[in-house]
Amino acid sequence: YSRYRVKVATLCQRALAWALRLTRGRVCVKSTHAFVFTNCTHGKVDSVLETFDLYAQTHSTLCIGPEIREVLDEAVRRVRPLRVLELGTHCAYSSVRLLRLLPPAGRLITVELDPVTADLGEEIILVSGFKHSQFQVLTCSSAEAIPRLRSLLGPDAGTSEGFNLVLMDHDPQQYLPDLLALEREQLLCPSGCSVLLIKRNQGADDLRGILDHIRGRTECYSIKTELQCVMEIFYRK
Ligand SMILES: C[S@@+](CC[C@H](N)C(=O)[O-])C[C@H]1O[C@@H](n2cnc3c(N)ncnc32)[C@H](O)[C@@H]1O
Repeated sequence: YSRYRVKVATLCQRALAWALRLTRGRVCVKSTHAFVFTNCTHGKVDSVLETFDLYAQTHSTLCIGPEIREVLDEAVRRVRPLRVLELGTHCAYSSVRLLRLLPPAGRLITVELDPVTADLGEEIILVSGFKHSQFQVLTCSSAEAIPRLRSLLGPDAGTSEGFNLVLMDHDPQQYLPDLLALEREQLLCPSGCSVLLIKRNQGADDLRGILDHIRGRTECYSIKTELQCVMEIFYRK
């Protein structure tokens, strides 16, 4: 009988959470930020991530989901990147997730088109305990950001350097033009760069252009992981 009660209670909780998400269906950056800012323990990165999760139980969010998180964490642990580029900061959930796994000298540049969102995202990164020496938020479109990146990588980063990891979760229409621009500007580390492409529109054929491009360049590209919600490609020149 008590097992039944637990099952019924769990089902009720799930139904309530589902109904709440449905009624609060629109993603709201300000509300996500306010919830996380108010309820997390400042300076504690795990608390920030847990508070995002708590918010997602009852509200719609654009934060990467569990399957993508696993792929991202695994990629960061494997690559141990010193320079990471993220396109699409949003509320900085994935920025914080990335930053917490970077080696001490690692640095993240994250790009967000919307100025209000960029400010709120930056605040969440600071609240998580990261310093400006570890990250930079650029408030502009990815297309505007890419030509500026070389100068931001620092004086020690010649053309032999570049990003070791790129996370694209902004506008799928921009994935191919941005990848081409990163190649053109020699911003993908020639000794190896993992590019994670998030697929938000799983039914759509968003990644066809990228796939065609990398299939024509097998000497530098390979597909490392292909899941429904994320693809990791590897670049080496
Ligand atoms: C799906 S959200 C990113 C979610 C984030 N990865 C996370 O897990 O928290 C996409 C973000 O990309 C931004 N964006 C869309 N197009 C962009 C572009 N061309 N350049 C830069 N940012 C863009 C949007 O404003 C939005 O905040």
